[in-house]
Amino acid sequence: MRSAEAAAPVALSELMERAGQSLAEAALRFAGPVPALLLCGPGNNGGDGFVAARYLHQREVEVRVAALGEAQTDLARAARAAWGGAIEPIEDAAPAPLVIDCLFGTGLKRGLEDAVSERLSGLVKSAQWAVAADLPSGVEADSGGLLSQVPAFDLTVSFGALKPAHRLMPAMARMGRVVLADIGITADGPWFEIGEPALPPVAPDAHKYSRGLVHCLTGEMPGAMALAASAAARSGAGYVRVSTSAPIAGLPRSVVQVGDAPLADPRIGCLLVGPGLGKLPQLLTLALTSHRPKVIDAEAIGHVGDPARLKGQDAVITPHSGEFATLFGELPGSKAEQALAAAAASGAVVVYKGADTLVAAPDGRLGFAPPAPAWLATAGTGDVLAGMIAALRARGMPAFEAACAGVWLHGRAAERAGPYMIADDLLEWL
Ligand SMILES: NC(=O)C1=CN([C@@H]2O[C@H](COP(=O)(O)OP(=O)(O)OC[C@H]3O[C@@H](n4cnc5c(N)ncnc54)[C@H](O)[C@@H]3O)[C@@H](O)[C@H]2O)[C@@H](O)CC1
Ligand SMILES: Nc1ncnc2c1ncn2[C@@H]1O[C@H](COP(=O)(O)OP(=O)(O)O)[C@@H](O)[C@H]1O
Repeated sequence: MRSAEAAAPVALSELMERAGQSLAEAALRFAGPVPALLLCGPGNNGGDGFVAARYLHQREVEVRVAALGEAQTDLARAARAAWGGAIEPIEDAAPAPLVIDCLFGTGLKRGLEDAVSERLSGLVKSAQWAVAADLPSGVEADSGGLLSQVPAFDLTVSFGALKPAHRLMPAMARMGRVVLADIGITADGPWFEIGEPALPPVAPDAHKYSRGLVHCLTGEMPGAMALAASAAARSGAGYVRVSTSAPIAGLPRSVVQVGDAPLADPRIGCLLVGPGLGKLPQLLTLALTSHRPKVIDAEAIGHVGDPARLKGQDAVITPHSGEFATLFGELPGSKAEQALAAAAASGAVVVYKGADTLVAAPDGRLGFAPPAPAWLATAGTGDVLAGMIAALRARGMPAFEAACAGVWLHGRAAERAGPYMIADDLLEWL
C-alpha cells in the first residue's frame, strides 16, 4: 500500500481528498443524512476524517468532529484547517446516530490507550450506524490482529486496495460490510482477493478422459470420499474413479468404483487422497509414487510428516488449522505469512482453510478468499472442497488457479445452499 502511494501519479493531498470524499459518500449512502460524529486521529486517517466532515457538511448533514490530540502530519494539518468548524476533545464527545472512526488506519503501531478504545467502543455501541475509515482503529493492517479492543462496525470503507486485515480473522469479523473506494491508486503486491474464476471451456471435440480423470484413493471412512468424489463429478471432471476394497454406498452411478488401478496411468488428471483416509499412511505413500498432479486433504496431510516430502509432487494441500499445525508446526507471523512459508517449505500450493481461507503458492502468490458463510462450518464441507479442486486440476487448470477457483466456487455454493445446509446439500449447488 505504501509503495502504491509512493508510485501514485497524483499528489498525496489529492488522494486524501478523494479518500475523504469517498468516505463521506459511502457513509451517506449507507446511513442516510443522519447527524454524524467524526472521530479524527493524529495521522492521515484523521486527515481523511476532516475531509469527510467537510463534504458531509456541504451535503447539509449535521456534523460534529472530535479529535484525538493535534494533527501530526502536514496533510492532516491542512485537512484540519480546511474543515474550519468546531473540534471537540474526544473525551467529551456526545454520541451520534452515525459515528465515523478515523482515529487510526494503516499507521497504527500499538494498541489504543484504554481510555480511547473504551470511548470508541462506547460511541460505536450507542450509534445506529458505525463506519470505519480504511480500518477500524485497533486493527493491525497486515496481520488482521487486534492490538486493542475493537468494536463491531457496520461498514468499513477501504481506500485504494484491500489490506490483509480486511480478509483475515479476527479483524474481518469487526468490519461489517467492506467496500473498496477507488482513489486512483492500485495495489502492487503479490496478494489479491480471489475473484470469480474463468473456467476452462469444454472443447467441442472433448471426450471423457480429455475433460479430466480424477482418481480417488479411499480409506477407512468411505462416506468422506463419497462426498469428495461426488463433488469432483459435479465440478466438471469427465471421469471420476474411486479405488476401494468394498463398494461405497451413496456414490453417483457415474462414478466408477474399482479395486486397484495403476497410479502411473497418464490419463489421470488429478489424484485425490485424504478424505476419509484414517490411519492408512501407506495410501499417501502410494499416492506419492505417482507423478500425476494431486490434491492431499484431511488425514493424509497428517501422514506427510516432513513437508519436504511434497517437493516436486505438483500437489495442492488443503489443511484446516489443526492439520496445518500437525504438518508445519507453529510457524511465526500472520496466517498469510505462515501459509506462504508453508508453501515454500513444501513446494505445494497451500489452501489454508477456515473462516478466512487463503491460498498460497510456493512462488509467493497469495489469494485471499472473499468472505464465505459461517454455516460452512459443518462436517464434510472440506471433503467437498477437495473434490472440487481435484476436478478443476484434472480439467487442466494450474494448481494455484484450480485451488483459488475451488475456494471461490465453494463459498458461492454455500451462499446458495443456505444456513441449514449439510455438506451433502452443497453438491446440489456446485
Ligand atoms: N495509503 C494511501 O495511499 C492513502 C492513505 N490515506 C490514509 O492514511 C492512513 C494512514 O495514515 P498514517 O500513516 O498517517 O497513519 P494513521 O493515521 O493510521 O496514524 C498514524 C499516526 O498515529 C501514531 N500512532 C500509531 N499508533 C498509535 C497509538 N496506538 N496511539 C497513539 N498514536 C499512535 C503514529 O505515530 C502516527 O503519528 C490510511 O489508513 C488512510 O486512511 C488516505 O489519506 C489516502 C491515501
Ligand atoms: N466460520 C467459517 N466461515 C466460513 N467458512 C468456514 C468456516 N468454518 C469452516 N469453513 C470452511 O468449511 C470447510 C471445512 O473444512 P474442514 O475443516 O476440512 O471440514 P471437514 O474435514 O469436516 O470436511 C473449509 O472450506 C473452511 O474454509
